[in-house]
Amino acid sequence: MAIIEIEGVTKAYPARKGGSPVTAVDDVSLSIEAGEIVGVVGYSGAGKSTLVRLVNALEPATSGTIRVDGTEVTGLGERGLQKVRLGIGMIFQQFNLMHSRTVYGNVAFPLVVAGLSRQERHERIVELLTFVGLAEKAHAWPEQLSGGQKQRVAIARALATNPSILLADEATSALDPETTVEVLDLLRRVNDELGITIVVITHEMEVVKSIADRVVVMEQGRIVEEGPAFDIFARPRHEATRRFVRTLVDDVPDERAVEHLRTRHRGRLVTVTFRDDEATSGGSAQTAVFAELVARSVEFEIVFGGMEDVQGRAFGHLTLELRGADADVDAALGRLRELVPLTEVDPAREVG
Ligand SMILES: Nc1ncnc2c1ncn2[C@@H]1O[C@H](COP(=O)(O)OP(=O)(O)OP(=O)(O)O)[C@@H](O)[C@H]1O
Repeated sequence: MAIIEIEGVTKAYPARKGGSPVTAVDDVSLSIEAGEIVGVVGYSGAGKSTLVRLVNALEPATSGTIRVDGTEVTGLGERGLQKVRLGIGMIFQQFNLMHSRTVYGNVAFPLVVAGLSRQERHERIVELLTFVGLAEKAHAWPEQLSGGQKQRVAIARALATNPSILLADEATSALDPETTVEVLDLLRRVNDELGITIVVITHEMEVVKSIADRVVVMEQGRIVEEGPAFDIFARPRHEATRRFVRTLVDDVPDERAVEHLRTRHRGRLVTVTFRDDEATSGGSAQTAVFAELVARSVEFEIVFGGMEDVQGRAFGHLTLELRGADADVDAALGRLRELVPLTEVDPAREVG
């Protein structure tokens, strides 16, 4: 069942002083299933935050329809909007904690607004802080916490009213890599154990790789590509997606990288692409490729690229230097082309 349905949604902002009007979200359609973790990726200005604000009913769409948990958000009155917002938790890059309240007070806040009694609040707060692993920090002040701890408090607060959706807007962008992993692990537990649908907005492919089931790529207000996480990484089609994937794993070396490689490697250079879902009959594609080279007496060395793991499946691009008799290398390449996608790097170059 779709829990968020966005159909043909556009959000246009009038011109700011001296500027021109901006279409921040441009005819976007997207359906998110209950229980999914969806990563929305895009560079600054792509319209990700605007899309989230529309879903969260913080701003009205210019046109199109948005349904959250079956309720059409567009056209709702303030009371209806508040109800929709109660079903959506939100976390941000800067945590947005109230500094004049303790951890306990921050988590209590939405529960006070929701009208829970003191005793009910207390039980819920203890439960939430235990879930995020901060029960012992209940009486600490936000400034006494690390970034990761602050985000965990923010997550506890966002979950207080039992939302069915959690929107995370660059929630790990201010954190170091280790703390990022911690927070992403917690988000995965929120999804697994509480069944909450999560939309993660980010410009970091590392984040998407480690948590998203499905990935949506935005550019200039539009969705330019979407698909299961593995497909997005292993078979990016749009140039924007390719650029994002390249931030995580190198593909064909560019001119500068080739120049650098040539200072040490004189043989034929080829980049081969491996995808775990394309295993050949005799085993993995890697095994088949390397066996072919060995059988043809072609020496090889991996000189560039790497492999990554997305949802338990490997993919990547390895640039190999091949050395051997021309005829053997040519014959091996002919066979390799049947096995895997292969690009010869600087084929025009005279090799000696
Ligand atoms: N209230 C507003 N008034 C006018 N223009 C806006 C407003 N909010 C956003 N925009 C513009 O809409 C476009 C999309 O912005 P948005 O913040 O949604 O992008 P983003 O992908 O989330 O980027 P970032 O990560 O930098 O926030 C940008 O060009 C931005 O300047």
